[in-house]
Amino acid sequence: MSFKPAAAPSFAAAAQPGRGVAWVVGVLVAIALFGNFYVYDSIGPVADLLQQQRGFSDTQVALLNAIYSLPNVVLILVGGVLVDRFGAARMTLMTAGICALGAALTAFSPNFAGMAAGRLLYGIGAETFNIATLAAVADYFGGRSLALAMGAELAVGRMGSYGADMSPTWFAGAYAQGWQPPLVIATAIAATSFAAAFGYWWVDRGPRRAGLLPTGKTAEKFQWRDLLHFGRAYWYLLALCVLWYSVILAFRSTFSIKYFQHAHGLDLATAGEMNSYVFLAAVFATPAFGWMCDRLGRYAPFLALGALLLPVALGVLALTHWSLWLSTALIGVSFSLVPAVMWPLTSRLVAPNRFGTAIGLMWVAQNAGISGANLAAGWLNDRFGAGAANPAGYGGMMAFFGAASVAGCACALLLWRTAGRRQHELAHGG
Ligand SMILES: N[C@@H](Cc1c[nH]cn1)C(=O)NCC(=O)O
Repeated sequence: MSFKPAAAPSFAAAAQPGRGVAWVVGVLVAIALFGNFYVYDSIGPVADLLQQQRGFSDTQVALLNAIYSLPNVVLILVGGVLVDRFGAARMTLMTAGICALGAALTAFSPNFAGMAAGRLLYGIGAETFNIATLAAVADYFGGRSLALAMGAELAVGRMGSYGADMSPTWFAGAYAQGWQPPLVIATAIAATSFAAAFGYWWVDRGPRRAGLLPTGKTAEKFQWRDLLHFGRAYWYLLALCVLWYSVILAFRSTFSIKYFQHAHGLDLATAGEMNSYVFLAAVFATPAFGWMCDRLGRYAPFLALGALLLPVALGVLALTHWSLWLSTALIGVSFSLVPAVMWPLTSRLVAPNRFGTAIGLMWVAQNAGISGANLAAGWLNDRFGAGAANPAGYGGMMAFFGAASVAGCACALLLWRTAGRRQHELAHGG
């Protein structure tokens, strides 16, 4: 089994936009992604404040992130098809606008229902936005250091996540005033993301009109039976995507800061900083790992290593009193390695005009997983009375995350065994 689809129309081989334009687009998309990831991760740092000042339960906090994922269980497949049909630039612009509105609604709503509606709206825009940005990179960098380019884009996105975690330190004054000012800051950052998306749409009109990019005409009509034509390797990749992201995002983006505060005795700023190092590591390591994969032409073994490090890190965190630095470093490597390999690998597994659809399908399942994992973790914490007075109550959540991450690792090993041997990976020419 080859990693390259048999009949993939290759845009890499055809004329491409110039390097200069590609770089301008790369920078604008990166800025847009920075803002988007900042808003995505803006709930974790205010979780404790929302509980103290507004009396939210863990289940309600979890719902603010779960509701981001819920609509995407259906919508993102449509979003992927829309990206293939209308092009990455138009969809990036449209969805960045929806995200900015969602962020504003979250920040300015007087009650839980309004905040949840804001996160819902943000989620509706954000996941299709993320697909569109990956497609943008594939459009402009396909065939030339794609893994490095995707890694670099994700790295800037991770800077947004890092910024959100560091915000209690950077914007201590805002946090001192309560839960709302930090979310207003997130809204301003979402507006910047929209401005960058507008710039990308503007620049993209030239190359698109010149026929240098895939157009809606090349996007084939979506057929359910096409999904059956994705090979077995794709399905293992999808299962790993669901399990690994469910754990890493439900833990890192929702509960880890609270967990560090309550189970490891850190204050809010230190807990946010500790969490942020995972994202900071990813800023540098994701493009470096992408570059390494481009050079070595090997993917599956690195994916398996990245997937293995997650359960190891969770075990260290939950079962030992070893320094938090160790688990943070292990999760940091996992968080850098898995995405650095997963998305370029997906783009090699499917035809360019099916890329949006393939990612859409992965993210349908991923969002169902993330949503379920957030709700399950929140429920387990409430059920076992997890909190500052009962740190042992977090045991159920940690066991749940541990089991899911072990299952993810098994999928990565199956992928390696099925389609990731050197001879398979060399089949596409590295
Ligand atoms: N579907 C997204 C989820 C996400 C993560 N951070 C913000 N949104 C995704 O998988 N993005 C790619 C990634 O590696 O984060």
